[in-house]
Amino acid sequence: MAENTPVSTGLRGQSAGSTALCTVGKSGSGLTYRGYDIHDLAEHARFEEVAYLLLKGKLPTQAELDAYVSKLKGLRDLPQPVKTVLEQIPADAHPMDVMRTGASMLGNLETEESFEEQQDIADRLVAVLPSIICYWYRYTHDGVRIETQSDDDSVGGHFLHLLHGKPASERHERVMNVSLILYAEHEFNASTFSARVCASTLSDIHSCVTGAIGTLRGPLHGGANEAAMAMIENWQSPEEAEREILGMLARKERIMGFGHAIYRESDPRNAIIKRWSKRLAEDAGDTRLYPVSERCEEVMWREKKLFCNADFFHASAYHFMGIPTKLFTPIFVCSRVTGWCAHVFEQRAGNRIIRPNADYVGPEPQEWLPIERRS
Ligand SMILES: CC(=O)SCCNC(=O)CCNC(=O)[C@H](O)C(C)(C)COP(=O)(O)OP(=O)(O)OC[C@H]1O[C@@H](n2cnc3c(N)ncnc32)[C@H](O)[C@@H]1OP(=O)(O)O
Ligand SMILES: O=C([O-])CC(=O)C(=O)O
Repeated sequence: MAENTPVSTGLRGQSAGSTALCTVGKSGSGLTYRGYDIHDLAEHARFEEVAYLLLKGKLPTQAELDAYVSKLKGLRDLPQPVKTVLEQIPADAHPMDVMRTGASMLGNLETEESFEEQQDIADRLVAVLPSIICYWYRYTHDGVRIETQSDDDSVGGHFLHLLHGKPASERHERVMNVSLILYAEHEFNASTFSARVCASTLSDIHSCVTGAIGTLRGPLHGGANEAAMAMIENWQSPEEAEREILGMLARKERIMGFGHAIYRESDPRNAIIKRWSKRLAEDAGDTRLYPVSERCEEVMWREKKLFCNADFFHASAYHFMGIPTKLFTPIFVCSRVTGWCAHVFEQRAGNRIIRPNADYVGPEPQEWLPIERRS
């Protein structure tokens, strides 16, 4: 009987479809959204503009952007049944499970009845996901039922305001803006692919997003930013970081926040968030976390030619803004929901159900064995 251990190739190097939304790892910057370079977007755009670009297909005019920002601001409030559900979730739950439940509950209340509603539902999700996580966090950790309707213009400012109970500084709002832009879209990454698989069955958009949240949760994908933080916060000095990293490599452990399935030499998002992390470290008078992070980067490149991906310096940047580690990956959701929804639209527009083949490596055909003869 020929039976092999199934080996996963992770579909690496194979095209699984086409997209007009994003290029990853192509020559030039390596990352573009609808043809716009990530460096230009992070430098000049606001996240709401990028959301518009991804979801509506072009950069907005000033009038269109103003209308979009004001639409998003009007969609931040949570229906009472969502608040009731969030209040039942324990404080020690994983915040990504909270996001998943929040998105799913919303789908019960604001069900997508027809694909003509897809744009409005995507806008609602962009507006409401920060409210979902902050409402749960503040209720379960601080014992307060917060107002989820804020007057902040930006999604990032709204998130920080709800989390800290006061408006964010200009610098912090700017960093959140950059971070949300960097995380917004990344071609056929695992969570987006999962949203597209779900969309290909002609399912509703809340199901696509809920599935994508579950996929992003894992430490090999979005969960790496909080795993990186959990690692670096233990180290008191660059020397200790170097010793520990060398030990982990010797034990063949994975170092979270390093490496990438597509990029081979660098992740273009890293240099951008690293610069912001350095500025935040200076503002905070940090002499530990940033130097520790830099040393990890040096050692990983020297020893393994592995580079920081988007997640690694996000850890210190978020930490310097007073964001609890467990909320790092939910912020990724608040951003990537734009990319997920844009991919759902694209999948629906040219749909065929996604159903690949598998190479069978199991037993040859066998004779049926009655239960009393089995050992
Ligand atoms: C926003 C994002 O989602 S970015 C990704 C976030 N994820 C992480 O940071 C988790 C840590 N990184 C990883 O686990 C991987 O680099 C992934 C999952 C991102 C990519 O996985 P793959 O495409 O399978 O990696 P790849 O084929 O390049 O790996 C090659 C080798 O490098 C090793 N390697 C890759 N990343 C790491 C790492 N972070 N630490 C240690 N070794 C690593 C692999 O173990 C593999 O070694 P092997 O051939 O001896 O088994
Ligand atoms: O593209 C990937 O595989 C993972 C990634 O960096 C992302 O989703 O931002």
